[in-house]
Amino acid sequence: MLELNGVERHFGGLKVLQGVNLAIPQGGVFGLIGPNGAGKTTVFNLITGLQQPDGGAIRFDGRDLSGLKPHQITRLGLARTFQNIRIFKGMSLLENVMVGQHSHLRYGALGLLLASAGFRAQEQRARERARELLSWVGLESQADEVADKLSYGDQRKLELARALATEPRLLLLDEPVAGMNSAEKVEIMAVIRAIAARGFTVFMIEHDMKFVMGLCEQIAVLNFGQIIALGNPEQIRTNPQVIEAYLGRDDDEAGPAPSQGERA
Ligand SMILES: Nc1ncnc2c1ncn2[C@@H]1O[C@H](COP(=O)(O)OP(=O)(O)OP(=O)(O)O)[C@@H](O)[C@H]1O
Repeated sequence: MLELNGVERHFGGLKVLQGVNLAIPQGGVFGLIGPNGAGKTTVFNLITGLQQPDGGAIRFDGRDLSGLKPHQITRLGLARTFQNIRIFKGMSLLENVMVGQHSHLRYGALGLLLASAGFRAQEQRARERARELLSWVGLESQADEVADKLSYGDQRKLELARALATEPRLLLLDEPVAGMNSAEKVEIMAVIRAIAARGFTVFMIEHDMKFVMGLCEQIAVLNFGQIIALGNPEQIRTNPQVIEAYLGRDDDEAGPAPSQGERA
């Protein structure tokens, strides 16, 4: 579904990605892990068009993404969430999700002015879909509340609902459980599993090994800008190169990973 071939990215003299090859198959949850600074977020930035590669190619369903702007890539069916929460805190949950639908709504300024029947019908469908997406992440009962009031874990769920609102086939999640407590992690794991079960393909970056190992069928490991391992959780857990890459760091109890400070 998504293919990276020989992808390069340099920042000045720093070769952040060097000949990265990756193939994300359709369906299921795929993980990308690696020590801090390995280049994981850069991979996501290149896929989503925030940055352009200095070499190599990225294809989504066979289509070359080079030169496309982020909103054009979103329209092709690829959405992402960010490491740092980016929701509109002054808006309701429903409005936050409806903003995500923007790229799919077809009304123009004139339609808006005339508030035509077609526009109203579309708006109504958008509203219903937004409520449905909020129910997927367990926030339906708070749909009309202001996002500001949400707990940290719920804000991340809202972000997920908003990313889904663009109707993606591939969903990129950048550290979905960063900063979450254990209970929140359990909840979000169930939510992501359910999303994958509905047919969405999920590609995520995550430091929390227990989470990655519990959720992903396939995991790729990035170290100093190169893929050093690819396999199922057990293969990754026991791979000597992976263990070596993480040596000298604080290991997570469930495997080789830098520890992330959990909130109480
Ligand atoms: N815009 C930029 N300009 C210069 N250097 C950059 C830029 N973006 C990233 N880098 C460098 O590229 C390297 C990889 O960064 P990246 O954020 O992709 O790593 P990461 O694996 O996502 O790290 P983390 O796990 O800490 O989020 C780092 O050394 C970083 O300092």
